[in-house]
Amino acid sequence: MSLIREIAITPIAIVDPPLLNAAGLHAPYALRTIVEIVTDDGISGISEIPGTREIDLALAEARDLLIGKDVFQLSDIRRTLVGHFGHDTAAERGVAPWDQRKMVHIFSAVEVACLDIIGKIMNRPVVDLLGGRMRDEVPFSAYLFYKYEGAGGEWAFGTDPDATGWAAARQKSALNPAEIVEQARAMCAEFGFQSIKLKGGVFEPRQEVDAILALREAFGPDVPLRIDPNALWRVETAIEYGKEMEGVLEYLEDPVRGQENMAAVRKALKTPLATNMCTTSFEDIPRSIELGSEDIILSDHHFWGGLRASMTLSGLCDTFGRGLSMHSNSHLGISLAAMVHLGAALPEVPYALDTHYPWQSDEVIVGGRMKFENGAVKVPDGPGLGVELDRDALARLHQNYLKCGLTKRDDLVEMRKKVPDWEFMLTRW
Ligand SMILES: O=C([O-])C(=O)C[C@H](O)[C@@H](O)C(=O)[O-]
Ligand SMILES: [Mg+2]
Repeated sequence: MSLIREIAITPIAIVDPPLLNAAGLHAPYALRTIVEIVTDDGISGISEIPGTREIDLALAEARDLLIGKDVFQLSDIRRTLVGHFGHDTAAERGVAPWDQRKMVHIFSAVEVACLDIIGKIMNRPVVDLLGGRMRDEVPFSAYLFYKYEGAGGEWAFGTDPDATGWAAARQKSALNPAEIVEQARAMCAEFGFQSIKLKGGVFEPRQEVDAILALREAFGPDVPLRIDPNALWRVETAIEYGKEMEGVLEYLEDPVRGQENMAAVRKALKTPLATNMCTTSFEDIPRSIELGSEDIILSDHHFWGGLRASMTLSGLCDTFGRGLSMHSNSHLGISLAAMVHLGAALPEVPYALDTHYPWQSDEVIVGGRMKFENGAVKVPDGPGLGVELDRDALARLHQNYLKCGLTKRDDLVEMRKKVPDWEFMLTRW
């Protein structure tokens, strides 16, 4: 037995550039919450989740229920949390590209930190607790964004004149196909990515499809391409442009909103469809199978309730003929390490996983930023997650949180600072 003695919940704010998406614009800081669990025998485990004040408060409430629990009893821990907070409902996910449910985040935070501890006790990496290592390194995809010129944080919309290399390239604007190709070249040169995703839903589809065609021209047919308009297209729009990109895309991600609309597009196209918006929880699976709404589910351990739940999802995908890959959000190395352990344990990784990591410059782990080689990240050495908290960095990033005044992600509010009459739309084109 190894009993939970303390749970520290630290909200942090990390520098994030002005990236554009269907919901609006990234704020100069993205919020994350770092959770550290310490056991009665003094072993510490860590995790990272998207930060919102509401979830931080719920985590603090959960803390009282979890002190004294054995870190190995994850099912009991989950039952206790569900007993207190209830199951999330599909509606609580919200309509934004990201997920706003409470329980999945809380359990993910607790589970990953407990697995980190269990790994340390057993002297085994987390991947070995998920079924074992199927690969030593996990491939990631370049994740391109339309963006305004500028860096994030204190530079907000300004540029750091001393930046060099990718840090300088990352500051450039990307508002048309030529600038997107330039961004892709710089990102792939730095990280060695061999697949490319473009975050769409920003400009009218013609411009975004032209960006995909320009990427194909620049990188050739051997570099798989994806576009994700975050459900802003109508069914007819998705079919028209989907047909134009047939043979060019590896998959088309969430062109339209909802399982019914996705199923209608899927019937009309040969290109596989992927989602992190219409099939986003276990309760969505029956309808997904009934309708045939997508080919690939983009899992995310923060949104599906942890690493073991993501392994369960992988089994379901296998049973029902779905591919599985991974979604991301602005994040640091603790989340990346967890994603890599999960990616290494999955039976198959047919598609390079998403990561926002190249857009971030901060880090909260000892040793600084994690390394990519040929677009892949090696499973960290050492027991548990294999990464340790840098307490000075944590304190600094917590100060950022206190100073920046943000308490949740709101891309619409940020966008209105640039475009005052900006409106969120469920469907735009
Ligand atoms: O694949 C996705 O939908 C995402 O990566 C969602 C993110 O919230 C993305 O839109 C972002 O970072 O702006
Ligand atoms: Mg997506």
